Amino acid sequence: MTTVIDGNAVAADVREDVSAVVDTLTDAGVTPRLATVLMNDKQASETYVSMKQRDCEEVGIAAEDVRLDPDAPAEELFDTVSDLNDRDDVHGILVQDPTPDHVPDERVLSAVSPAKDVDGFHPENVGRLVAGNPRFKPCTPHGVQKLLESEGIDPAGKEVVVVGRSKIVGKPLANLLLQKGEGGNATVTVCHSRTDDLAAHTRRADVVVAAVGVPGLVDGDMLTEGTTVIDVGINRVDADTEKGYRLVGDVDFESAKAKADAITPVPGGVGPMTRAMLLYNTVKAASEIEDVPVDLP
Ligand SMILES: NC(=O)C1=CN([C@@H]2O[C@H](COP(=O)(O)OP(=O)(O)OC[C@H]3O[C@@H](n4cnc5c(N)ncnc54)[C@H](OP(=O)(O)O)[C@@H]3O)[C@@H](O)[C@H]2O)C=CC1
Ligand SMILES: Nc1nc(=O)c2c([nH]1)NC[C@@H]1CN(c3ccc(C(=O)N[C@@H](CCC(=O)O)C(=O)O)cc3)C=[N+]21
Repeated sequence: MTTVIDGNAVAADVREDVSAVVDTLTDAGVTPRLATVLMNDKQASETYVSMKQRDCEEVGIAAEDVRLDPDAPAEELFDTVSDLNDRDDVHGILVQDPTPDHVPDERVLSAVSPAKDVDGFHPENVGRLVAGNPRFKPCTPHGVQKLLESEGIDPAGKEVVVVGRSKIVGKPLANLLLQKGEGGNATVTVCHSRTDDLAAHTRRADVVVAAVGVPGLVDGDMLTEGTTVIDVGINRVDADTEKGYRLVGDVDFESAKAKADAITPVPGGVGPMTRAMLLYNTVKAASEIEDVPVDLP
């Protein structure tokens, strides 16, 4: 029988741990606070940011929802982030990706103070991750690691094939899985659009992680019996449905499930974990900035 990994349930467990940490911080007189900055008018981004705000409320993190006009000059974003960097009551800052084309991505990534960079995208934090001493583990990769752990799947010694090499998912995940220590020690292959014969790689894998943005790219034919399949993809298809869209991953769920030992669904897989690990990073930031020791599993 194939296990369908319940990301909502694992995320709820993480939120419970985070809630306990919030209590410790509150007892010490610290209210952890996250600021999200949204500078685009995409409906998906608006949905995610609203969900992040609601998650914060649920665990007792104060949340601030900053919205900027997508047509505003880039300096408005940088001034906003700079003000948030300077504020003592703000511990975590997230600039929702994507930002408009006239805002240079590299500057966005460097703008957030490394101590408040709960995405883990600042070059200093990326450097620390690669060097093996992460400050913040980026939320989606950390969520994938927790999902594997929740299933009792130890990546150590296993062939893990990550499809996708983005800054936000593929690269940081490959680095996390490669680290010495718990949740790491995997033999990692990173595939991308220039990879020859993707299926030859995925068929060899014990664990396949798809983070591509192409609906159904990885199907059952590309997998060997017994593989663990983690589907990071979130794609909106079927614009003509009542809701206006249907969510699908980068994995063709039914054919992959027929081969897999364990598989994550979309929705209800990695997505909720990304949001849960953001809460985790926010209390970690508050604990470190305010110098209040906490227990973070
Ligand atoms: N669940 C969650 O919490 C999150 C989900 N996502 C979702 O994950 C997916 C990936 O996002 P993100 O990493 O930001 O995407 P990017 O578009 O930044 O990166 C996509 C990667 O996939 C590679 N790729 C594209 N086409 C192919 C192909 N045919 N074969 C092999 N590789 C290919 C690209 O290669 P190349 O580098 O050569 O261009 C690139 O490395 C999206 O669906 C996104 O919505 C993203 C973040 C969080
Ligand atoms: N600075 C920054 N950090 C991010 O972490 C970041 C970002 N920008 N830009 C966009 C991507 C995407 N992302 C998701 C988060 C949660 C769900 C999620 O909760 N998904 C639910 C369903 C969502 C729905 O119903 O639409 C699920 O899969 O079950 C999905 C995707 C974070 N991202």
